[in-house]
Amino acid sequence: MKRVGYWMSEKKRKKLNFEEHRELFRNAGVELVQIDLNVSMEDQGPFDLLVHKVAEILAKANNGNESAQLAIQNLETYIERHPECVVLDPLDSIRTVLDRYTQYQKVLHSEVMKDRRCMIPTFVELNTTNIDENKEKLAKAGVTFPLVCKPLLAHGSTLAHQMSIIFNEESLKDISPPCVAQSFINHNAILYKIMVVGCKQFIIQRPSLKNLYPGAHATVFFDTQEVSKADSDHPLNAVDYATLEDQPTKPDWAYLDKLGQKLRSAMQLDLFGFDVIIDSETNQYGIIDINVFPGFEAIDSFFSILCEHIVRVIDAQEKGELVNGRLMPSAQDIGGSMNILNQLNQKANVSHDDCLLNNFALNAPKSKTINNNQQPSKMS
Ligand SMILES: Nc1ncnc2c1ncn2[C@@H]1O[C@H](COP(=O)(O)OP(=O)(O)OP(=O)(O)O)[C@@H](O)[C@H]1O
Ligand SMILES: O=P(O)(O)O[C@H]1[C@H](OP(=O)(O)O)[C@@H](OP(=O)(O)O)[C@@H](O)[C@@H](O)[C@@H]1OP(=O)(O)O
Ligand SMILES: [Mg+2]
Ligand SMILES: [Mg+2]
Repeated sequence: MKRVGYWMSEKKRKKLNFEEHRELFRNAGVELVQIDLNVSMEDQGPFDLLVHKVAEILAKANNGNESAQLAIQNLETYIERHPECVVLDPLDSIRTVLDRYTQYQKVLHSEVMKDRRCMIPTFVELNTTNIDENKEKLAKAGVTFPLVCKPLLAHGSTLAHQMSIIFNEESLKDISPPCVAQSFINHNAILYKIMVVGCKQFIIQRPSLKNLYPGAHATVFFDTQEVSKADSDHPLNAVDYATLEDQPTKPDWAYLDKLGQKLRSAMQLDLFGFDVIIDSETNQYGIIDINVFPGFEAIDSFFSILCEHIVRVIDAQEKGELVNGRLMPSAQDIGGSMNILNQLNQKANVSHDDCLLNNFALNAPKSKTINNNQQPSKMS
């Protein structure tokens, strides 16, 4: 029996029904052990692998919270002393993603960006409320109006998801540092969430902010948890798809699949999600957000996939086959392992069945048909 330690907040555990899946893991030869970060990890081990979402504790530790610092120290000491124990995911990778600026910088300087089809909307870090200073920084970086003002902290607090859209220079008084200011890219109100579980990926289509233009409009403040959930019906999303001049661009699923795997190795993450919007003018794929251990419960068979991944990783570790601590995709993983889950707001009368056929299924080798539990269906 392999021992896998896990830690995530109670809220997250409950949402995922983590405990209910012990049996599934046991049947695969894995004992799941819930970790108490306030008790010596050494006393709770040994562990073959650790799986966690400690973003919230890391954020608190960075903020000077002592008990959070001790918890992280406990975890890090164990990891340092046990290089044979695989960690999903490494704390340094999580730290990079925790800060939106370092997150974007890392992607920007990675292999992912060698490809002109994708981009990160222009951004700059702002640390002051001084309007002139901010004006200068925005101009120098080339950030355009409207812009999205995003808290620097990306995870682990409700504050991380409070944003604003600023439409003009006069409204720069609304900048709330520390933040990143990022050019708003029109994308016809559709967002793709790509969820990555090791070598497998799932694409979820979600509602998003409608097209916006610079002008005399007052700043709009919003909570991101209210705009891009499956059932979001925020005024900022209000788009009449039937009359939209510019119909949403159909994504190239195979390209998104490749992007996910490239990002996985660039960010050194196995359990993450990222948000992509398609620029309605240039058709470029804009990466706007990376999330560690996101809402995987959206994937029906998440636990079977996680379990399979964990078993493969432990096996590869024992055989010395991990590359930079990561499992390399096998032939079955490449391309064919996606689920396309249509979760777009019902208002969107857009069918993606045809592009599934054109872009994905026809190109996929026969043995790798789309492994859909939920067949993509027409949205009504
Ligand atoms: N540069 C951009 N251009 C256009 N729309 C954007 C841009 N950045 C963000 N958005 C919109 O704002 C929403 C929230 O942004 P973002 O994903 O960065 O926030 P978040 O709080 O990290 O979200 P999540 O809940 O996915 O972690 C997106 O879902 C999208 O609708
Ligand atoms: O709760 P949800 O299912 O919405 O999951 C969200 C998750 O919250 P959780 O960790 O409490 O589950 C968030 O984590 P924190 O930033 O708050 O750490 C963040 O990762 C969001 O991007 C996820 O939204 P998604 O990207 O999946 O839509
Ligand atoms: Mg997001
Ligand atoms: Mg996010």
